Amino acid sequence: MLDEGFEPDIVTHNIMLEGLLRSKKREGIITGGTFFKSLPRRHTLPQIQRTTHPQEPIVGKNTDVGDSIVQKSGIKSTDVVLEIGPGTGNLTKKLLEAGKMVVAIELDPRMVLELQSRFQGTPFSNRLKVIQGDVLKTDLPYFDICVANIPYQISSPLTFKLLNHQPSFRRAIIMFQREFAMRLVAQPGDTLYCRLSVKTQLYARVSHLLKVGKNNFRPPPKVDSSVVRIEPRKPCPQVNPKEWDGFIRICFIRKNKTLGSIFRIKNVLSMLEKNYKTLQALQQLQNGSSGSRNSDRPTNHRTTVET
Ligand SMILES: C[S@@+](CC[C@H](N)C(=O)[O-])C[C@H]1O[C@@H](n2cnc3c(N)ncnc32)[C@H](O)[C@@H]1O
Repeated sequence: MLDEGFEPDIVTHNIMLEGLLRSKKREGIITGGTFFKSLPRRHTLPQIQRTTHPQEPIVGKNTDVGDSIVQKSGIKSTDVVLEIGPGTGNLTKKLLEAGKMVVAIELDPRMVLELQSRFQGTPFSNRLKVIQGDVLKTDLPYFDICVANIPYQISSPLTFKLLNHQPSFRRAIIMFQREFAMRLVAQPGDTLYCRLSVKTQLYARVSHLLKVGKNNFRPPPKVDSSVVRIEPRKPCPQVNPKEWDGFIRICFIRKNKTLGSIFRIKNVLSMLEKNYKTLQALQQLQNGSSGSRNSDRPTNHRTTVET
């Protein structure tokens, strides 16, 4: 299933917190006692002790995954990095080592607290800014590179939020569910080539970087993952997003049909004609109201295009 992801449920949270505990102990920041006292009620000691795989945070037992992500993101020492969903901060630490500044957007307030206390009093503290909130509802700050390991159900809205973001960034490195990733990078003729592929590839160059099997995670999710690189095209193509979206919808209206046969369907033709007339009328109105007679000038109007 495309949108099947895994939210950090109680077990996942426990595992993430335990990962944090171990790394904090290693760093000598806290003792186990203070850590357990500071846990929210949900994460009581017996629950943590019951966890079958206590070792690893959600990004996985394979720390090479984090290293590969950082390495492949090509972060420069002058870069501002946007991290989405930092969790307990294992990846955040690597990002702080590579870049100038990390802005981390995290939904879970308990994770935000853990993250802040993990880096408090370390040389990283003044180079980390943590924003608590839902990334989909947050105004994104300026950034050069985005790194995200997110719940898979927000893959699509997050991708389009990033693609719409201005000023444009250099690169995003994102972990997606494997099938979603393969649809993003699919080329014409591939079985998975779809509206998502066309829409994304209009605005960005997309490439598959890394396969991450489910066994890299504790607990293992039901699906495999992939890391994808998204590089916005510069300059951004000038299209009317609604017209473009309407056109692409028509192109993919019937599975296994050629474009030729789709554009011979009577309903499609009459819909296109109606849309064309609506857009022409709008353009004339707009040109009239701005006093311009140049009807060839591209317009930025918003209209409803039937599909
Ligand atoms: C899969 S975990 C990744 C944790 C960490 N980045 C790692 O690699 O170990 C996803 C994280 O995203 C956070 N998250 C979930 N939905 C979010 C949203 N809409 N906005 C921001 N963060 C979100 C979760 O609270 C969780 O910490």
